[in-house]
Amino acid sequence: MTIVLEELGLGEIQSEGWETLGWIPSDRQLQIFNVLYEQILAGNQRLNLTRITDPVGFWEKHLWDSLRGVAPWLSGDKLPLRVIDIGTGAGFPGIPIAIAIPQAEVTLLDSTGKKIAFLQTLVPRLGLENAIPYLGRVEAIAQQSDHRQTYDLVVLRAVAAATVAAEYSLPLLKIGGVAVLYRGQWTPQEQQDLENAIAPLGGKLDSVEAFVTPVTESVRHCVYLRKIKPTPDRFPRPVGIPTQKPLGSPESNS
Ligand SMILES: C[S@@+](CC[C@H](N)C(=O)[O-])C[C@H]1O[C@@H](n2cnc3c(N)ncnc32)[C@H](O)[C@@H]1O
Repeated sequence: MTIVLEELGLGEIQSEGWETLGWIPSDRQLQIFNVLYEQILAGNQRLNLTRITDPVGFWEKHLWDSLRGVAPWLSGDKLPLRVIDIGTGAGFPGIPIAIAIPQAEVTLLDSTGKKIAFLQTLVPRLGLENAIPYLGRVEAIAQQSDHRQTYDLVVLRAVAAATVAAEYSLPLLKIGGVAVLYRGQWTPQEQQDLENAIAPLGGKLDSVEAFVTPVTESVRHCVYLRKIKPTPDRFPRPVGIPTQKPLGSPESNS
């Protein structure tokens, strides 16, 4: 374990930091995180994947932050878990989730061909058999029977406003499934708008967790939505409409 930690240049920070997740990676998982870091740095030479390239920043903002949202599942039971990361970009939070939760099958969805092409090369290099890059728009795939209402867990980070993220995620969830919206700041107004938007989608707000990241003490929130009823067929609305006319806004009724 120490070799990998030293390669990443994180020393003690990292081992203390993992403990804040209530979970410690195995040697094998640490090795894979290390390969992930190398591959992201290499990919960054050709593609604009991330601005965060220093080892501690990468660990905190890409590894720790990705896993903090799914902390309840890290040490939970080992039942199969169908997961989709909507707007995964360079694979966050979906790739760290696939590494940390081997019983999860993680679909990595993005609408940008170059990002998916990168992930199709990355996934085999990491030796991951439970991560599936998938090119598409969420508004389209959420209307397809092999995706709609088939996921236990949906994760979204830095993709859209919370009301839009709710419209993207709730149709994909099984009844009882959970969507995790990764947010920075979180305001009472956002919460009110979200609560208004999720009722017609068949969801309810389970909880909002506020926390700070372990190195830079940046403020983060994770918003957990639960699907309690089937989502009406008209959601999500056609491509582009959820962002143009977010649910809960006056224009969404026009
Ligand atoms: C800012 S990046 C965030 C990437 C990653 N989730 C992260 O936190 O590092 C947003 C990504 O969402 C994708 N995206 C935006 N709208 C989408 C949609 N409707 N369906 C699928 N992907 C979408 C974009 O192509 C982009 O790669």
